[in-house]
Amino acid sequence: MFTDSQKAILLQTTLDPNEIGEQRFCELCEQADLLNTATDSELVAFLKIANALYRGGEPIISDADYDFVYLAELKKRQPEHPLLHTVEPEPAFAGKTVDLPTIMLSTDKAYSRDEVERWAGRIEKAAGDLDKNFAELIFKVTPKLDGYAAYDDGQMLYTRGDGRKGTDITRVFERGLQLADHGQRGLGAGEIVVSRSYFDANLAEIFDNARNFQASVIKEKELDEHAERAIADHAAVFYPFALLPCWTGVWQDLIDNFESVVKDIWHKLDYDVDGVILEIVDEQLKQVMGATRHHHRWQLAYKENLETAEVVVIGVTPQTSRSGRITPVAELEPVRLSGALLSRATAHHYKMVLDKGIGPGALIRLARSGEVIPKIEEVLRPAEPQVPSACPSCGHELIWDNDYLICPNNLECPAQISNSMEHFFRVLKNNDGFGAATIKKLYEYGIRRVDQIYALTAEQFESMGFGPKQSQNLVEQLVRSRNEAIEDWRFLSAFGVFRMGLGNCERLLAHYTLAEIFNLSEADIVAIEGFAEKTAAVITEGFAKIKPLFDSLISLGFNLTPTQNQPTDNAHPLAGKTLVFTGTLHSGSRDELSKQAKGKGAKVGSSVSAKTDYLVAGDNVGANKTNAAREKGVSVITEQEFLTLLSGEDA
Ligand SMILES: NC(=O)c1ccc[n+]([C@@H]2O[C@H](COP(=O)([O-])OP(=O)(O)OC[C@H]3O[C@@H](n4cnc5c(N)ncnc54)[C@H](O)[C@@H]3O)[C@@H](O)[C@H]2O)c1
Ligand SMILES: [Zn+2]
Repeated sequence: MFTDSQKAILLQTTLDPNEIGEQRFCELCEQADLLNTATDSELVAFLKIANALYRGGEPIISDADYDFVYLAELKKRQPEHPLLHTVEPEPAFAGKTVDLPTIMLSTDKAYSRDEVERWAGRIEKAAGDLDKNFAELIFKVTPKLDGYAAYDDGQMLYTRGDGRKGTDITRVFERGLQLADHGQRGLGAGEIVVSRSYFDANLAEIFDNARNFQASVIKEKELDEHAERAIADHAAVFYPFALLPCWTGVWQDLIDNFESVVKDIWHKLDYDVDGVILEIVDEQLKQVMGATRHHHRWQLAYKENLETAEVVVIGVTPQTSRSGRITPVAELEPVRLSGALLSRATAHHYKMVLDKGIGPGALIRLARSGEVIPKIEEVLRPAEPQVPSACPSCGHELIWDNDYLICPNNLECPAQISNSMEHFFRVLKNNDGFGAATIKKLYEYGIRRVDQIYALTAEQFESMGFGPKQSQNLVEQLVRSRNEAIEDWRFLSAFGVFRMGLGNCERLLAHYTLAEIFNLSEADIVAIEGFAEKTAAVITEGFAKIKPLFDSLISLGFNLTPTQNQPTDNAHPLAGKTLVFTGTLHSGSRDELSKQAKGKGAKVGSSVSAKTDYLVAGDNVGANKTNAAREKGVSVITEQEFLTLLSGEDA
């Protein structure tokens, strides 16, 4: 049963514990095995409540259970559920809700070296697109503090909130909270943390855990006496990420010494740390790689693997995806791993199946990684690889495209067509009933395009063998999917254009309306932050392909909510200006300052051109550089002048 303080946290939210019932909540919480009896809405309600309690400082289940049992179950049932693709919200803390100066995201997580290498592979690819030499790129590794995220813009301190709006908790500074490492204000994002040894010695008897204590520092209008003392003793501090101890170096050094680098950084501080953060420091590359709605693609949290198992492969089954890629799924002798019974695992691609020898009899190592179907970590004993030559769905001969096997028959392959139709309804999410089984039946009756589905009457559904009640319901769901308001970026993403997932759709539609996107040139797309040249070509091609279906569906009248353009204050002196930073800066890292400038509507470039408005010159900048900029008509300003502009005053 919930304690009084847990009830108080839930009162701060719009969540209704009765949606699931307190009794039922506790049952599911104590016996994860019961999870398979939970309905989808019970599961979602459970996760939302557990998350609110965790963020409110009263976690009710362990992080590992949250990630690997409960969240994993949602991933399995509804891979597109918003809970999985957005920042998990905090309950409202006391204080004013305000727009954050910059969006604060969660992190993508990796539990194996293999996943880290694949992340680096994506960076290498993005670097290649920009003609940058990957071997020279600098990586940075910092401890992943396990406290409360906050953002300090120099004037206010904000909680992370839902990633876009947070709470103004500047009061904690007014009550004496110091910055770690004698830092200055205004260094951007960081965490409120408490020294582990201090907690153990002075607070462990009063508070259940460090999170519980940290929450008390920001939660209440009135500070608890223990919190007051911890602040006065400098044991509770705000630690800006910019001041964290770090390892920096090139990829080869990082991966060659991975274990020792991770171990060293992980244990450098006397604060709770639940992993390390890996990121690249090249600003231009970061901009191009961009972010999903959940995390930055240029950043990765590496966490420790909890448990692994060794298991024998029975066979490898090919599966054709919506895009025609063939996914190798290894069927396994059933094995129990951290509470879950597993019988399948995926290999990344068929190149891996070939190279590593994955086939009947191979012995592999599995690890739970938060994925629904776990990935094969390592092949311990190879066997004859099992690789198909024909598409399991249409029988067409497969071709190799780099590491992937592809079915090129995208116009006729049943799996590709059905998966695309299913994808449409799943992404739209404002409808029920169009899962795999329904789509399969529709396909059998000659349905190939989503607009054909929208044209069906209840009688027609019935003639295909759906019951009268179900037929009526399907028609109602189609009507509902058109009437219920959805964001235009979600609608666009449902068409499944390669590289146009939810995040990229939202990014694009913050600049152009839906009606405009089909006339965009590659150059128009590249000009938007977060899109690379190569991607742009694929995207314009993809748009041309979906145009007929798109027009046909739009004419049915969906209830689309246009994407809000990024809120910018046009009167701000930096709005619409292009800046370039150079030299050593003192008030924050280049990244942080760029973010703040962008938050005011500025663009940040990596090199000076005639389009640049300001060159912000820190220390140690040669006269050649500033003179060359002036010759191009660029104003050269100091860091201090920049800060003045940032604060909204004209320099
Ligand atoms: N036990 C529960 O009931 C429960 C419920 C919800 C979430 N959780 C846990 O919360 C985690 C997910 O939370 P999240 O979305 O806050 O994401 P996250 O764990 O990925 O952390 C993202 C945050 O890391 C912080 N961070 C710390 N050190 C950093 C550094 N050196 N550089 C950059 N950022 C740094 C940033 O503030 C950022 O917001 C999961 O591990 C999950 O287990 C637990
Ligand atoms: Zn096929």
